[in-house]
Amino acid sequence: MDTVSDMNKPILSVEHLSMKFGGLVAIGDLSFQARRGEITALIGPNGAGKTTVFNCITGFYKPSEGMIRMTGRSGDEFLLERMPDFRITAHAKVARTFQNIRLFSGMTLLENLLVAQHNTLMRASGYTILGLLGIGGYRKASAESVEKAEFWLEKTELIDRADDPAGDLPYGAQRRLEIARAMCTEPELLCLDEPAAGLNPRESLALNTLLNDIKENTGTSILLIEHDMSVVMQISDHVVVLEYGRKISDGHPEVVKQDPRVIAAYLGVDDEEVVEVLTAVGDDHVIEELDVEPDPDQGPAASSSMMAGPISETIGHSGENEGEIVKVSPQASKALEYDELQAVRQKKAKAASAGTKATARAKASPKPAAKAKTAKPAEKPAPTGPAKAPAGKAAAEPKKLSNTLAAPRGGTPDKLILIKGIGPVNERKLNEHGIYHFDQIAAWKKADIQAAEAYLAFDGRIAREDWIGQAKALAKAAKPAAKGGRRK
Ligand SMILES: Nc1ncnc2c1ncn2[C@@H]1O[C@H](COP(=O)(O)OP(=O)(O)OP(=O)(O)O)[C@@H](O)[C@H]1O
Repeated sequence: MDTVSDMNKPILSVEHLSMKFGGLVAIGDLSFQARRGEITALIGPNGAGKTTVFNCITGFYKPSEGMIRMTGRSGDEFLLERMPDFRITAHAKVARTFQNIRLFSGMTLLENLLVAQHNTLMRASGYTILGLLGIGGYRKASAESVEKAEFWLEKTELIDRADDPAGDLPYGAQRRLEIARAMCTEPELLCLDEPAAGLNPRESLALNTLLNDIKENTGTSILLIEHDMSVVMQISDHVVVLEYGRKISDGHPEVVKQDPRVIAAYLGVDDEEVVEVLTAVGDDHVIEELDVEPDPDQGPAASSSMMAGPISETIGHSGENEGEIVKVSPQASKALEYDELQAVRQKKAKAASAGTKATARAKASPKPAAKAKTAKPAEKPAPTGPAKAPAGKAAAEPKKLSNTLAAPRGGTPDKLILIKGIGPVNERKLNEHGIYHFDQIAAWKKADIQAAEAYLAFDGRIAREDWIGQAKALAKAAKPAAKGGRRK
């Protein structure tokens, strides 16, 4: 086997991956690669399909279409979409952490890390009682497991709490313990789902150091889903950006950061802003297209949980639904809106340059009037009225939330992004509407939910994702932390 060229192969190749839930295309024809020994970040707005990609890689979901090829250090190739999840962990050596922490909270930190090495220990026992009693290689394997667990507890600065129940750890420490547990399986590919969620700036910095250390010193490659841009931009070698399940950018962080499609999609340009620009350039046709009412069959156009994006307008699927065409709304994708904007600009520039040429020709021509009549007008007159508002938006009278605050209590808002479904953009919007704390969301009644959904252009998502339940749990968890001095 040609090990050198194998080592140069990407550790992970995702090819034409699609994942469909009923009529919803969570991932559509996605291809990207993760290189060996690098940190690859998968970013995108809420509902873009990042976790679904992880679930396909780790065998939790079987993709509707496409291939996920993993190349091990030895040169062995694994087609992950064909493997059951336990084989992906044991043979392909892929480990993961979850968006919502999943530890054995009643077990000690050390026990959590030993459980992660269960497979190795069972193999060493020869699957016999005699083995478990210490005969054969079990005793040695057991000692090595403890050593490895202690090594990762040291690395994650948790060694002093090795014998405490995992459930007693503060949130940031539990996140580190999850990474330590994954590393105890000696993975070749470590998939981390939002490891910085809920961390304060100091903890985020420590996470950066830990992940860089793993990358430099273990040879483990990392695939990272993260909303915290300070983490993504500082440690990633390569960034892939998704919007509505489609890839809209792929490259070095510095390049991706400046990609206008990413800025439009990820940072969330408001529809009104796009319409404003289009109005300014005077293309009524595109404005009308952006103005279409949501298709009731597809759900709300602006919701991140709606049908996958319109980078290609339709997508076919194989299998039992072969030939089925899934429609998408032309209003969904901010990246597409940006593309349309560019097309309008180019059209205007072309028209302007054609107009200049026509004027020059007209000046030089002995029969100006006749020629000029056949020429297309170079410019449309600039619209004189106010910018046209998107259909349905102007008429909607915003409802009010009942429990807003003028400012966060104690000057420090809660990290609302800890609620699954709230990303940085929606957190900002909620703050702008006077919602800063978990207990405020926990106290919402039906009218508040309707008001919040109107602000955030969501449809039923708050109930579907159980924001109230999540907020109640987080508000409850925040109380002892405040006593312990973590929150001011
Ligand atoms: N098991 C499922 N059944 C139905 N729909 C699903 C399922 N899993 C995910 N989805 C939908 O697929 C889309 C992508 O979800 P996913 O969780 O992958 O997004 P994400 O980018 O990870 O979002 P976030 O940043 O909020 O975690 C969403 O519209 C989601 O509602």
